[in-house]
Amino acid sequence: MNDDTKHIFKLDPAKIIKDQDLDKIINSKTDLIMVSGTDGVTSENITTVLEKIRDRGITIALEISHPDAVVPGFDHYYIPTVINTVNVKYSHGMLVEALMEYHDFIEYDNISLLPYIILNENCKAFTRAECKQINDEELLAMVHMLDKLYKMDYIYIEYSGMLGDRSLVKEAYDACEHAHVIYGGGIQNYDQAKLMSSASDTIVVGNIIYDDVESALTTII
Ligand SMILES: CC(C)=CCC/C(C)=C/CC/C(C)=C/CC/C(C)=C/CC/C(C)=C/CC/C(C)=C/CC/C(C)=C/COP(=O)(O)OP(=O)(O)O
Ligand SMILES: O=P(O)(O)OC[C@@H](O)CO
Ligand SMILES: [Mg+2]
Repeated sequence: MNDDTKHIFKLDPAKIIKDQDLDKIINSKTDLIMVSGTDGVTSENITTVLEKIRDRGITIALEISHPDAVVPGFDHYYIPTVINTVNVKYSHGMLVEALMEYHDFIEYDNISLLPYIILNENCKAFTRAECKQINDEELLAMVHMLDKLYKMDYIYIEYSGMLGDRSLVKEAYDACEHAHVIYGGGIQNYDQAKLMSSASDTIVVGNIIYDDVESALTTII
């Protein structure tokens, strides 16, 4: 992901998509396809998706949401680290466990840490990663910490399943000097894509792919 990555389609390996709809996603002008999900992600269903999207002229990445579901063959790998969790397991605990086992085999050039701040308390990821609700002041403090102290390459502001508060996302975006800000959640059409694109570096579009692929295609602006 770089400054030219304006749009990402997120494919959920646990969900079923018709081949003709998947072809529309692959042949769209999206900048990146990311394979990721919270529930039911397995090496088998990731491999099934990978076989359909690889060597099709589009950059593909895997977001590793389960340590047992890592499949070779992607251009890049993203490891989520959840910042507003109350359980260190989801910020770095699982990662440390995995590194004790895999450090010697990892090509670090192909892996990036993806810090998530999850703001929709009703989404699956919020519950699964044991997140706590944060107020605007805390959000901005977290953004300053990630951007200016940790000097993270990315910050993912996640509203999975609902459209976020654009002015708050913009405030977080404006606060960043270094980090590439990714926004995801609830984008279903051109207007919403335009709105959130002006408050972030990259927008991510997920669920609408499975509900209405034609609407999903309009989110590439
Ligand atoms: C070869 C190679 C790259 C080796 C790497 C080996 C290695 C170092 C592996 C590390 C693996 C690791 C430790 C992974 C775990 C990282 C981690 C903290 C995962 C969090 C697990 C978790 C609680 C996930 C849920 C929350 C989350 C951040 C999900 C990310 C994606 C997301 C938000 C998807 C949206 O969810 P969705 O399923 O679409 O939800 P809806 O149904 O509501 O739409
Ligand atoms: O599924 P939606 O709501 O589009 O969200 C996209 C992405 O941010 C989910 O991780
Ligand atoms: Mg989803």
